[in-house]
Amino acid sequence: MSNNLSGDTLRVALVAHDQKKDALVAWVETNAEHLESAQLYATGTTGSRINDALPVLNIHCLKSGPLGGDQQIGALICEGKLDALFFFIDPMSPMPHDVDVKALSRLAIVYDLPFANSQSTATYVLKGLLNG
Ligand SMILES: O=C(CO)COP(=O)(O)O
Repeated sequence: MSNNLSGDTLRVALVAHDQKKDALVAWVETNAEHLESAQLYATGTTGSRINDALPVLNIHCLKSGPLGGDQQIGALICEGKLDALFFFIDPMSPMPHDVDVKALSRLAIVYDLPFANSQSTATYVLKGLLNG
């Protein structure tokens, strides 16, 4: 099931930096039954990795993060079109688009969007969403 208790379809964005993509794909596989009828968005490379592993999820892929995908997700947040952001950030590697990463993180905070950066937090956030 991917609806919350009030029956609304969950709208979720999935993003991972390269060193965290395996972890996000594994987390999505573990939670696929909860995500399969959610409305899913992802940045380009993250989305194609998830699509390869789980084509059934029907993810809407945006641009790759460094090419504007992070900003597209930020726009969805501003427009009230997301219920959560699962963004597995790599804390060990410098990013050429660090400003976009910061901007996306900032908007998630500004709009008080449930925002998970690692597997354990993602699991708690998803449980919270499902339980309304
Ligand atoms: O860079 C990203 C987030 O900052 C993710 O982008 P990709 O999913 O295209 O790799």
